[in-house]
Amino acid sequence: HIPETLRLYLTACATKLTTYFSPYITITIPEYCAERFKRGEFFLAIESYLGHACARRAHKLKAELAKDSKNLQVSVDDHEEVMDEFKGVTLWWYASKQPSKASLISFYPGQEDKRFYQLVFHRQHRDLIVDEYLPFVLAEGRAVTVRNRQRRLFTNNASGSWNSYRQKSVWSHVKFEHPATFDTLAMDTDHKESIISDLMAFQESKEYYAKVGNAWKRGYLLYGPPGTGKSTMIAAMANFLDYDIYDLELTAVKNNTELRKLFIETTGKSIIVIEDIDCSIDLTGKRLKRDKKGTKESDDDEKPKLPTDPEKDETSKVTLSGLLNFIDGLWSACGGERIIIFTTNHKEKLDSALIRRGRMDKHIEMSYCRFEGFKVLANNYLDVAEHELFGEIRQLLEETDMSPADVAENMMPMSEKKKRDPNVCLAGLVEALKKAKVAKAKEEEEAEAKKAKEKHEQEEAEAKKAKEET
Ligand SMILES: Nc1ncnc2c1ncn2[C@@H]1O[C@H](COP(=O)(O)OP(=O)(O)OP(=O)(O)O)[C@@H](O)[C@H]1O
Repeated sequence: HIPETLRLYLTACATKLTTYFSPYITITIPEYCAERFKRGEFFLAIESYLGHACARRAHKLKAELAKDSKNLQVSVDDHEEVMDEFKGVTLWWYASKQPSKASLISFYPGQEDKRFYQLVFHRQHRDLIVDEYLPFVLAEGRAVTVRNRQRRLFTNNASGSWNSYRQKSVWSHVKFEHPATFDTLAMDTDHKESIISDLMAFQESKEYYAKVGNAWKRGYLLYGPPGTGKSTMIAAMANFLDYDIYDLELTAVKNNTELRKLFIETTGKSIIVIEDIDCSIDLTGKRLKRDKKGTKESDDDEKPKLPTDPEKDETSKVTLSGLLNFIDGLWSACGGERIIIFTTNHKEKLDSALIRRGRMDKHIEMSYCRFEGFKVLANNYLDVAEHELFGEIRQLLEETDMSPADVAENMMPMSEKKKRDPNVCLAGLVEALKKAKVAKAKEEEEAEAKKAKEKHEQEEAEAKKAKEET
């Protein structure tokens, strides 16, 4: 029965009065803020943080399988209070909601009630809470969300897909569930360790990159023969870092403009992969020129031609300079925490501008299977750590080049599906290695013979020429 204006006035007075006498401060964080159709990032971070750090102390919880989350998300239920402690200071969180007026149509999708969190603390801790605690909650909450999220494998396709805001997206995605880890990856232990520590250093270097004024990104070049585990390594890296993967198919990209758009749409904490880079783009570098100062690459193809709209130029393709800009252009700094990986079977074919340090910071060679790698595979596939054939296998692996994919294949013959007997599988591998050794010796012999024949022919031609001259 009280008119709205009077009610608001009385509420304001009551708040003033309580604030005057109460030593506590309240901060309210609404679910939907400036961007009305999007849940506030801070609200979501608090939800994750409280669910992770304080939920055990709450009496009423709720559990839901949130969008893009791989685990059940437990959070504090509405109208519930939880206590938290930070640097010896006690504070209280309230989860609450304000029922919407039934007569109003809600602007918030699926959210008729306006939910919010309230944080209450003593006013003497104001600076600590605002300057340290709230940023801490934001960072912790974000980290929990990242750990919980369902990771995704994105691919760029010509048709594109529709995102939730009904805009055409250049990436489409599926769940990323590759099981590879560094433990299951067959390679030299020291080499593996050095890659793991490089990744860890990158992940922890946010401040360092900011300090030196560089975008928080790192480039890896994975090179080696087919079947040596380049794709497996990428999956292991993504699992190790908890990152999404963007598998960029360059041949499906119309032009440099589209490439830029693709890059801008990638999010942080992701690995952008271009596989078989030597097959995807003209890497001769012929079209690559230096400008007068010699500091910046430019490309004739980049100069505006008539018609100048690159979007409409269906025939144009991604150029080397477009790719270089893609790696170190300004847009690579948006969001940060990205890893770019190129893979190739032929490192020697790549233009040096593309793989110089700073662009591809670490070159990782994936090589044929040697004994250390083999032991990992034997453990993975056969659960065997020691075997009498290991000595012979070690010797043969030193003398022959067999890819880990082939070694793995020999240890998992399809006919042996019912029972993978280590004795049979390892004996099969020995046979395969012996065959490969013979084939390699034969190949070398033939190459040697061919060389000798060519030399002989050359000598004969020279002798004939000398004879004619005299
Ligand atoms: N180093 C490795 N450790 C463990 N498994 C491996 C390794 N290398 C290859 N494999 C096995 O062989 C299969 C093929 O390997 P992968 O696709 O990673 O090789 P690649 O180097 O990317 O090959 P390509 O150059 O042909 O794309 C994988 O599914 C995996 O089972």
